[in-house]
Amino acid sequence: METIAYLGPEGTHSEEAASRWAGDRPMLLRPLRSLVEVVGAVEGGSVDWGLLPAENSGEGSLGLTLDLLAHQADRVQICGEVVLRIRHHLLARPGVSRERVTRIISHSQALAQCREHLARDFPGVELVESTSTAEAARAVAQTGRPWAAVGTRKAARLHGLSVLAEDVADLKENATRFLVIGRRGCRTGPGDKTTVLVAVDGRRPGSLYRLLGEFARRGINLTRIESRPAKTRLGEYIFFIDLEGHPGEPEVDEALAGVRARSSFCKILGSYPADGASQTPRDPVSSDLETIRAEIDVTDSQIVALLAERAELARRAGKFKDGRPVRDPEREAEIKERLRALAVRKGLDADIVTGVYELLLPYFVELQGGPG
Ligand SMILES: O=C(O)C(=O)C[C@]1(C(=O)O)C=C[C@@H](O)C=C1
Repeated sequence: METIAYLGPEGTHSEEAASRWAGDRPMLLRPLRSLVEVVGAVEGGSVDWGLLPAENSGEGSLGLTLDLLAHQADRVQICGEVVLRIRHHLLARPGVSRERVTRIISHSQALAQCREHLARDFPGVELVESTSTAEAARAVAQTGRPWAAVGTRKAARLHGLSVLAEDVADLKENATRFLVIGRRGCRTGPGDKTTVLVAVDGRRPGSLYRLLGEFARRGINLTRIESRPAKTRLGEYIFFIDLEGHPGEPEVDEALAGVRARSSFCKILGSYPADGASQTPRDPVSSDLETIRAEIDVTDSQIVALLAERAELARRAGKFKDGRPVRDPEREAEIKERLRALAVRKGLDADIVTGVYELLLPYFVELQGGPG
């Protein structure tokens, strides 16, 4: 039987997410003490899958999960996601009343998600972090003191605690997105998302803009962009990009090729079925002239910016000519032939596109001090 590791002990939200992901499949659920151990178990092959909390509707990203994916989990891929509504309850030993509570224990994320509620209803009560919500419930059950834990109903049941206050999270729509990792990729299909990790040269103006343009130009919707420190030096970042679609789709393959060319580092962390989220239709049709014109303006600016990059590349090519003629008709013919085929694939008039290049190429030759 397959096994999935999660942040334990039994009774955590992670356990609930793991069993939601398993669904009807027979699956052993293995509680571990930390997310580092979860990643290690998947990488080492002692379990098939691992569950990592990735982001919360109120608190945002879980830095540790993103850092593990970026810097540690070299041999794993993201294979799935689970979005779970998170209900936090205040748990205490039977007989302990609200007024007597002197300390509230829980995982740092759970305490953060209940911050306002606890400050309002339990002013002055000490908040103490534990490794998980279920671990907090266990500690509360074992002490003789009037402590309480923020945790799940299952943790209350497992440790013989009562629910002192229901739904103590600040947000009504408190939800966490978990990622499932494994050593091999999943099947890909319609409704999939893909997570990509990229680094761009932050010193070049517009480098992130141009990289994201690879997706925008092809109507690929990005559902999330998150930056994290690159851990090289202050001011350098890596970006996690979630997109709708998966490699193998021509548009996505083209966009990813463009992203690779524009980034200093690019790694596909995995493709997986989106949980519940409805797919945004590709290429949404803009509904009024003003919006369409705004999009045309953005596209034109991109074309000019790309031409400037193209000119710079031609100038650099010129430096390698070493006295040879600048103009290379064979290379020019090759370029035009490739673009002719691309134009046809894109449904454009191939003569128009090659005609544009017949105008441009002499200019690029001139930039190199041609005609050579
Ligand atoms: O590839 C080269 O050798 C270049 O100099 C670049 C370039 C170009 O702009 O693409 C410019 C002039 C040559 O005739 C062919 C190509």
